[in-house]
Amino acid sequence: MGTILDGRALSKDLKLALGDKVQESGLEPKLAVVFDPTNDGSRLYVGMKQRAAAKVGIATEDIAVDPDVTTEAVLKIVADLNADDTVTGILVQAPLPEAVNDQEIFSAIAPAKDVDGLGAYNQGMLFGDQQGEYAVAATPQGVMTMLAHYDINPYGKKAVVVGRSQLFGRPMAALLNNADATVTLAHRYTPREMLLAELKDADIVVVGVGIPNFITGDQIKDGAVLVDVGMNVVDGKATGDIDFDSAVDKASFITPVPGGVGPMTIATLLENTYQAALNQNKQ
Ligand SMILES: Nc1nc2c(c(=O)[nH]1)N[C@@H](CN(C=O)c1ccc(C(=O)N[C@@H](CCC(=O)O)C(=O)O)cc1)CN2
Repeated sequence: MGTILDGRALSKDLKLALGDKVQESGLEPKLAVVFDPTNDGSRLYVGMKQRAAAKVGIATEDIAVDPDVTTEAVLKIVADLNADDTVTGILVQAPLPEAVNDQEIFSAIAPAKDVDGLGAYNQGMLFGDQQGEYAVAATPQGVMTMLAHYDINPYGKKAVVVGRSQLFGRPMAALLNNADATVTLAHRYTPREMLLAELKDADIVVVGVGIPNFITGDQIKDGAVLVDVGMNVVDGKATGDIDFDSAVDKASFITPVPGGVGPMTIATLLENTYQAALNQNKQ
């Protein structure tokens, strides 16, 4: 049976250490959270982020947008937050209402306050494998932290990332590439047979497509590392994109859902928020 990559336990340790760092720094980080309160998922995740932030000494401010809000109106909110010196981090919870262009909003956040690393500047730094301080999207960065914690080094490995969203797949592929894996980025237009052929040889598989049981144990190589970024609800229960029961005996390492990548996303966001406050204090 594969080793379970326990994101819940690791994130607890990271948050404890972060709470100490925030306290010792004397900083007062404040995270502004722009979100659509009519979206059930956003309400749930924003609530989880706020509670976790409070525990480590990071203040939060909610900005709930109306369902009929326009891109222009959200750009104005972001411009005001950029100019507010008491706000050290800005998070725009995706998705915003349909009429809003999320990517335009992410890129309007001042790079120093873009704690989710989703704006064009920070993504450009990541894709260029630049040195220096910049935030990386919380989910893929959390995956890398988890791999490092369990001594899983992507160097020289074949990695397959399934899903190419801005929040997960694109930055995940860039991080694995920067860590010297050979990376395939599969997506909804990848023919099924091509995906199955890629999976058969993959040492590391990271999947986030939002389809329960999209990947099953018979499709993966013996000893593969399996990371499940999927977050689906089936019969009222959180479920990933990997059929855990059929995959756990073939994998060398595997993340559960819940308790794997999700908690790491939140811990990483808080670390990025602290780091942003620290960087702004140095300027
Ligand atoms: N601006 C952003 N928007 C969104 C992001 C993001 O990183 N930045 N990610 C997702 C959702 N997400 C955080 O926002 C998130 C999803 C799930 C979890 C989590 O801890 N899940 C638990 C299970 C929860 C449950 O029981 O329902 C787990 O996996 O253990 C954290 C964060 C969308 N938007």
